[in-house]
Amino acid sequence: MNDAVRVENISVVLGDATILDGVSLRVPAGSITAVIGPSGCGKTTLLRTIAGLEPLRSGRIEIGGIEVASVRGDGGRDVDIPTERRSFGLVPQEGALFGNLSVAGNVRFGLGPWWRRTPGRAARTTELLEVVGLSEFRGRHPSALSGGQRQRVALARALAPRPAVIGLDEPFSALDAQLRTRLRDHVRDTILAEGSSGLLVTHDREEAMAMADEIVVLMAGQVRQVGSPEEVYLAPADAEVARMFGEVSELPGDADGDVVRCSAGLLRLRRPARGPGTVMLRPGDLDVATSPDGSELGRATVLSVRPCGEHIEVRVSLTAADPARHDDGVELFVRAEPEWAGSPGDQIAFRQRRPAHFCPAC
Ligand SMILES: Nc1ncnc2c1ncn2[C@@H]1O[C@H](COP(=O)(O)OP(=O)(O)OP(=O)(O)O)[C@@H](O)[C@H]1O
Repeated sequence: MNDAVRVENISVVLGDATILDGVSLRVPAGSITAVIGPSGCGKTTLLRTIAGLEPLRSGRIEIGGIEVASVRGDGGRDVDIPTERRSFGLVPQEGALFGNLSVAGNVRFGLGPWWRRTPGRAARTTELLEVVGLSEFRGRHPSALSGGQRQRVALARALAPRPAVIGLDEPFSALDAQLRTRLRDHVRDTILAEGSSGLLVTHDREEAMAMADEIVVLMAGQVRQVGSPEEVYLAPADAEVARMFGEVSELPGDADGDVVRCSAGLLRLRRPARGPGTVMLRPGDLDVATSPDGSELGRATVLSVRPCGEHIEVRVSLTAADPARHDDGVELFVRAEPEWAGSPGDQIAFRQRRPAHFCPAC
């Protein structure tokens, strides 16, 4: 598959600080890649650099198969194609619409100087307003739109000149949770249906996992992990990445091939390992054993119960089978079926539901 964006080993220095340090990533054509990381890790700088708004210190960037920036450092000629000639549409935080232009005027503006002079521009504007479901608002000004509608205008404006890729900078951060969930699907479908690709930057793990085909974890200006949403969730590169993607119980363990011994018992591993390390248990790795079948790992006391729709997340404290093992009081998350009716104080048996992840170096 061709890449809509290819970023190779870029470094960016702003003032005295190195903000991006040897970052590489790709957005395969016809897909969405999400860059996730904590505040200040360099997400916005990355988007601005790809857009041509910040200079490279080193590395190279391709958009739609064309080299748009490179600093070689070997005496070769550097490349720096101006922003308006990069096939990159940016949807900034909170839309950043022109308040003095109507909805249609904002979208038309996105067509750029060349398109603005062509007869096709009216048809393209009408088509895009239909795509984002805002035809009836074409004459309104941004101040008379809801937050979600403003984001859809910003998306239409960015899509107008048919860019190879759309960059989305925390596009839903100002919206309420319900609207955010609905817009995610709409934005993903629209970008892909228009034949474009997406590079989403966000600090919201649910947003990244729901929208992206591939996730890049950025921390302190460096890439920590690249993988599918499932990989970064179930096989995080380290404890920090694990915590970023949700609840995790970290237990010291000793791996021996396909199994690891830890205070939760003898667990099967996703990948073989050997020696000491940390077992990273997600709530869905263990479940409540409602009828004994011999596969129970151990017993625990229920501390709290959290219904999550399709399942229940149960926080438990291990009950030591052998007091000499000092397992008493170790806390874990286990999963139960929605019809399970336990409550705090109950004694439960638990078993392994899927193989566990182990970090030798964590
Ligand atoms: N022009 C600048 N000069 C110097 N430092 C800057 C400049 N712009 C940004 N920075 C610094 O670069 C770092 C990364 O900023 P950036 O906005 O890219 O992070 P971010 O991950 O998008 O953060 P957030 O999620 O809070 O928006 C921050 O420490 C910021 O203070």
